Amino acid sequence: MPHLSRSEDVWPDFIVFEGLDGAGTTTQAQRLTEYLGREGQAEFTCEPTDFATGTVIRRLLKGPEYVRPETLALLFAADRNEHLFRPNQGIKDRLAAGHVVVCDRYLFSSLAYQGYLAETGLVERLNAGFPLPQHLFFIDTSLDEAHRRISLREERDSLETREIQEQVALRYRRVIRDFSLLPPVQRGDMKIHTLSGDRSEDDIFHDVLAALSLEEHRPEGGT
Ligand SMILES: Nc1ncnc2c1ncn2[C@@H]1O[C@H](COP(=O)(O)OP(=O)(O)O)[C@@H](O)[C@H]1O
Ligand SMILES: Cc1cn([C@H]2C[C@H](O)[C@@H](COP(=O)(O)OP(=O)(O)O)O2)c(=O)[nH]c1=O
Repeated sequence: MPHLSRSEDVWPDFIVFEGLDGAGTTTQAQRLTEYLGREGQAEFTCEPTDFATGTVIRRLLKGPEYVRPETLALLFAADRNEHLFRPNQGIKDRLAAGHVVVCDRYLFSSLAYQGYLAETGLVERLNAGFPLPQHLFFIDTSLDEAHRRISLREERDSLETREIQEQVALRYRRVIRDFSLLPPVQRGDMKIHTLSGDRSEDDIFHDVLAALSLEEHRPEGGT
């Protein structure tokens, strides 16, 4: 059972998408940001970030230099700290300014990927103090479908091997289940939505909106 944040650490209007590489999280997170942007102020963001901390991680994931999995776990946590708390640009200040923040990957990625590749206790400790989102979407895409999608990409990173993805898929499901089973005092009011990812983008997005009690926009000019 992961060692988790306390209930007061759930941040309203903070929405996170998680899933395997190729699951479709970027597609859905961007679509939701665009949808919400028509109603008010919404911002898309992602981890690893585009800050210097995230840039170092992306470079290391492309290889060829060896880096210890525990070092990567520390770097992801450092990048997350910057992502959350950097003055003005960080998620905290963007929420305070009235934006809804939609984030592609967050600490659940560390629990799934580094939880498998590095020492699990270290990964849990590094991430225990970070706030939880109000909504967590887990896009549960089969290994075969996710693999089919990433094999169409030109560039692959070192975590996108079949063996790692298989183990990460198991971890993700366990992490999501453990969070779901937590008493409200620890999970706070974080809402967890697991959506099957082996469907069309439209079908998945329909469920995203339904989970947020939002209505589908009618096409321009529609009645
Ligand atoms: N539901 C879907 N069905 C088919 N292809 C999809 C779907 N969602 C995304 N894709 C495509 O799969 C690839 C990976 O999607 P992406 O959203 O970047 O995944 P992730 O960010 O989870 O790695 C992209 O080419 C995207 O257009
Ligand atoms: C945020 C995060 C990402 N990752 C991994 C997942 C991805 O394989 C990789 C890069 O993330 P991402 O940018 O989502 O991948 P892509 O550019 O292929 O869409 O980093 C972790 O291992 N731990 C983490 O905490």
